[in-house]
Amino acid sequence: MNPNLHHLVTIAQKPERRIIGLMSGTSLDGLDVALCRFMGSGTATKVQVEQFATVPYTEEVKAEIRRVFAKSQIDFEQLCLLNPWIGLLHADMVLACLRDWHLAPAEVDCIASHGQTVFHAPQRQHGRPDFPNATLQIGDGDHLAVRTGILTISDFRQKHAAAGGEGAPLAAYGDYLLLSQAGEDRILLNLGGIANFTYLPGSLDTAKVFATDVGPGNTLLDAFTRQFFPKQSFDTNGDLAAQGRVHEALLAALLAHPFFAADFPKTTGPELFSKAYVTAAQQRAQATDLSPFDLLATLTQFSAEGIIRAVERCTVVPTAANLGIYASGGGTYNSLVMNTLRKRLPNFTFRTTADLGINPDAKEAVLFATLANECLVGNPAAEPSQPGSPAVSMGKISFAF
Ligand SMILES: Nc1ncnc2c1ncn2[C@@H]1O[C@H](COP(=O)(O)OP(=O)(O)OP(=O)(O)O)[C@@H](O)[C@H]1O
Ligand SMILES: CC(=O)N[C@H]1[C@@H]2OC[C@@H](O2)[C@@H](O)[C@@H]1O[C@H](C)C(=O)O
Repeated sequence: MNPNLHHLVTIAQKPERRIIGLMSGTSLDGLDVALCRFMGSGTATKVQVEQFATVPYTEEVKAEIRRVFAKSQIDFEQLCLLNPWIGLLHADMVLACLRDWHLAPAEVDCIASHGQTVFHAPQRQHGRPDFPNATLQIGDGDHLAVRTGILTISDFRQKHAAAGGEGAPLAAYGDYLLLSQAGEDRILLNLGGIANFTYLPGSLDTAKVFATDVGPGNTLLDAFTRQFFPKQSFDTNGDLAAQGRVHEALLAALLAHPFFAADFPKTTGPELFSKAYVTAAQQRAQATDLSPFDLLATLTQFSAEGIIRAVERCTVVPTAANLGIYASGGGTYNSLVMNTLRKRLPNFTFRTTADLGINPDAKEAVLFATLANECLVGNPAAEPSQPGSPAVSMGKISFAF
């Protein structure tokens, strides 16, 4: 037998596994690195997050990725070069974390790498009937594996798309396995560049579990903050937006897109919710001369409104008193967004995933570590499919040698 296969079987048969989950999301703020210890699989999964760090991207790294990020027309050579370059960059970031944590690569069983999404094109968005749902994450897994010496599982989204999904959100899998609670209906709300949530019924009825994107989270706020206040990469705490007033006609124009009326589950990205989208809405609403503060106030309300409408529209979500919304992602630090949500959704108790034992900044990295654990030890045939979440193993295995 190829010794690599033997190594793979050995890892899969261990009573406990150390898996490093890696996530670099649409905000391009950095790489989230979560060192997790797993026992069991499926609904018997137990995870302990031993270490967590966000390794920030330098401005140079952000600029290199932005040359292709969410763009329909790009320099193809740049894309080709970025694929291994990001794999090596992430590998070096993992090795630096391991040094900080006083661990040797040999003490880690596996890396679970999401990669960098550079384009997301569900069919609803690309509109070409002969082409399937498509999504592209780069940062090659073989480069990660060879540079670190650690077996790497990567490129999780393709199997989801191949099995009929849109390649996202994958949060439903980890949320269901790790965070469901009998007797409590839960919404796991992720406020990243794009906002998405998972609904977990207290009945544990998997036919009702689903995850969906709901619209922009921070992506537009970040883009316009950078444009108007070049020294800032985001609107800290929502302080800039808090100085402005919401332009109601622009807000209505922003919310007019059919994405908001489409059925759940659905996905989107910065390809749609871009600066060009906002500019076109400003023209329709005759709001082209707004102050930066008023524009940020309106965009912040737009993000909150997309979430509020989705939660309210979601017919399977009861408005019972035992319904908790557990937030995660960088947007939880935006008090303006969070206060708006609390005010407009008074029937819901707001907490963060910290109350469930998972650092809100680490949640997505832990999700990909969980998917890798399932790829190694899980049995997809034993897991029930959920709406939009086919029961499949996800991820591609890269041997280190
Ligand atoms: N103190 C803060 N105040 C306001 N916003 C903040 C703060 N800290 C972080 N953020 C926001 O959170 C973003 C990063 O969030 P996060 O890392 O969850 O996104 P992501 O994982 O890249 O996105 P996605 O989940 O869509 O892939 C920043 O770009 C910023 O907009
Ligand atoms: C294509 C892609 O990278 N989608 C991300 C993005 O960021 C948030 C939202 O849009 C979500 O659908 C997804 O990530 C999370 C981790 C998911 O798949 O659940």
